[in-house]
Amino acid sequence: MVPSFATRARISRNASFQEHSGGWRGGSSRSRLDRRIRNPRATAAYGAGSVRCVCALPPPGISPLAWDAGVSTVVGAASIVWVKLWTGLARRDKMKPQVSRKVVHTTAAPLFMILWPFFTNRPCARLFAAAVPMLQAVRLAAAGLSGDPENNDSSSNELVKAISRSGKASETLDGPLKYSLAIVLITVVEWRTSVVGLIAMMQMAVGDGMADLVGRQFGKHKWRKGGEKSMEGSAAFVSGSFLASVAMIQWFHHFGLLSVTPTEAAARAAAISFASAAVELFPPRLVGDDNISVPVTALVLGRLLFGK
Ligand SMILES: Nc1ccn([C@@H]2O[C@H](COP(=O)(O)OP(=O)(O)OP(=O)(O)O)[C@@H](O)[C@H]2O)c(=O)n1
Ligand SMILES: C/C(=C\CO)CCC[C@H](C)CCC[C@H](C)CCCC(C)C
Repeated sequence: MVPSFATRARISRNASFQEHSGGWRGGSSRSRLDRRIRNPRATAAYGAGSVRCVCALPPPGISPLAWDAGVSTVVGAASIVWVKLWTGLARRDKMKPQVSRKVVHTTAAPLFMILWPFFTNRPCARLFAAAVPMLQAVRLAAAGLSGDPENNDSSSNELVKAISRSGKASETLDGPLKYSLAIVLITVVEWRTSVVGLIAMMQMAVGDGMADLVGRQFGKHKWRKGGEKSMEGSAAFVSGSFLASVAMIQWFHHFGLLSVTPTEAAARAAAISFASAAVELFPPRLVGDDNISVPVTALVLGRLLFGK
C-alpha cells in the first residue's frame, strides 16, 4: 500500500538519514521503517552519497510524469498570479514600484522552494520545477525587449513599470532576469537535497531583499560617509537570510529531504549570511550584480563549510 502524504512526512521525520553513507540512524525502528517504505517509488534513490527521500509520491493511478507536469503547471500559474498581485498594486499607485519590486524579490524564491517537496523523487523532476523560473525569465526578456512603457501599450508594461527601478524596459534584462536565471541554475544543480543551494537562494532573495526594504526605511547609520548602504540594511540582510535559511532547512528536513537539522546547520548558515551581507556592500562595478555575486559567495563558502 502506498502511504499517504502525511504518513510519508511522518516516516521521514522519524527517519534520520546519514547523508554521506546513505544509511539509516533509525536504530530499533529501522526494520519497521524499511518495511513501510519498501514501495520502490517511495525510495527512489538519487545516487551514491545522497539522501533517500520518502515524500511527494504521486497518488496511485497518476504517473510521476503527469504529476510533475501538473505540479509545475500549478506552481507556474501561482508565480504569475503572485507577480501580478504586486505589480498590480504598483500600477494602481497603492505601493511604490521599488517596494513591490523588492517584495517580489524577497518572497518569490522562498515561496518557490517551499513547493519543491511536492514534486516526485525522480531526478528529472527538477527540470519541471526549473521550468517555472524559466517561464518568468522568458516573460522578463519579452518585457525587456518590448520597449519602454511610454512608447508602447504592450501587456508587458505593468511588469516593466513595477519590476524595473527606473521604469526602463531594458532594466528587466538586468537584475530581475539574472535573479530568475540564478534560480533556474540553483534549482537544476542543487535540487532539494543540497543544504548549500537552499541557503544560497535565501541569501540572494531574502537577504538582499530585506536589506533594501529595511535599509531604505530605517537606514540611518551608513557604512560610508555619503554612501547609500546602511548598517540597519545589513543587519536586516543577516537576520532575514539566516532565519529564512533555518526555516527552510527545517521544512526540507521535515520531508526527509535533508539529513542536517536546523540546529546542526545554524552556525554555518550564520557565517554564510554574514559573508553574503559583506559582499552585498561592494559596488557592482567591483563584484558584479548582487543577484550573482551573493549566491556565488554563499555557494562557495557553503561548499567549504558543509563539504558538499
Ligand atoms: N546594506 C544595505 C543595502 C541596501 N540599503 C538600502 O537599499 C537601497 C537599494 O540598495 P541596492 O542594493 O543598491 O539596490 P538596487 O541596486 O536598487 O537593487 P538590486 O540590488 O536589486 O540591484 C539603498 O539605496 C539603501 O537605501 C541599505 O540601506 N543597506
Ligand atoms: C525584481 C526581482 C529581482 C530584482 O533584483 C525579482 C523578479 C522575480 C521574477 C519576476 C519572478 C520569479 C518567479 C519565481 C522564480 C517563481 C515564484 C513561484 C511562487 C509560487 C511565487
